Amino acid sequence: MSAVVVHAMAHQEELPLAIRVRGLTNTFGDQVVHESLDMDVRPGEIVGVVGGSGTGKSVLMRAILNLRRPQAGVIEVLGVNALSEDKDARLAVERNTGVLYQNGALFSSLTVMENVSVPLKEHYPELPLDIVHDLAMLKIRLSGLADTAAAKYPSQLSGGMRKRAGIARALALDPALLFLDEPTAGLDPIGAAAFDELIRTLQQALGLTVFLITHDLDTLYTICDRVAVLADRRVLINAPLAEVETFDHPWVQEYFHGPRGRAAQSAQQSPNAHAGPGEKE
Ligand SMILES: Nc1ncnc2c1ncn2[C@@H]1O[C@H](COP(=O)(O)OP(=O)(O)OP(=O)(O)O)[C@@H](O)[C@H]1O
Repeated sequence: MSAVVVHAMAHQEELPLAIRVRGLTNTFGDQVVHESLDMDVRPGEIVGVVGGSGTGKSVLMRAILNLRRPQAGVIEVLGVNALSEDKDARLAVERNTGVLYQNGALFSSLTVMENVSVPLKEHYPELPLDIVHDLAMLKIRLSGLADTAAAKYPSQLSGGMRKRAGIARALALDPALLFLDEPTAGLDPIGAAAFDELIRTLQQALGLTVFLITHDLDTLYTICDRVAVLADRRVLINAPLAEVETFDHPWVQEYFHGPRGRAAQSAQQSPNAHAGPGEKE
């Protein structure tokens, strides 16, 4: 291992965590979704969060984003207490986190340009409108949409374009962290591969930390630095994929070594994996 790599790794260890979760408990009535859950996300990595249906992936994301108050636990985002009642702390977390919900969750009565402008106007009401427009257009282009998409309404876009518009809006405030809830769900394989590529490109170009909930094995194999597995009310393992694949747990073995897991693995090993056209939707 070169001295540069050793230095870089040592440096990364010293950086404060992007997300730190300790002792998180989430319940709904009698149902315990998380119990004393711990999770770390390091800055600059893409973490894929997987787990069976109902294991609490979305609830975990909502708790980190302070959209749901847990019964117990500590959550820090970039060193700030994300559960704080303090207005400045909440604002700091809000400005540093961009979210892409399933289906983009755009306002249907607003154009793409207006949708992307919403967070800018809300957080920086003093910004002149021409600057808001230029910033929003920059994000629309960054998300891989053509300029002509800016004037369109969500109903006039394809599913993939809506997701790209959702990414543009998530990036509006230049957040350090990007949260994605099943970003490739509903996309055809070529569209999904192109979207994975977009996430990786944006992460590298903007130095983002990405928290990504997915069921898509191709996404895990293609772009995730780490995989966090939710099961038994906690994060079972949070490690590079090679390590997770060998983890001794029935769900993990079924997921990674079932037919779909094997297919995704061999696609990744093939030299032409995901060599589809870098198409724009
Ligand atoms: N607002 C709520 N009220 C009651 N129960 C809820 C609420 N939100 C989530 N739950 C329950 O918490 C559990 C975890 O839900 P969550 O949506 O986080 O699962 P998930 O891992 O994201 O599942 P999937 O992969 O199917 O999307 C589920 O049993 C769900 O029914």
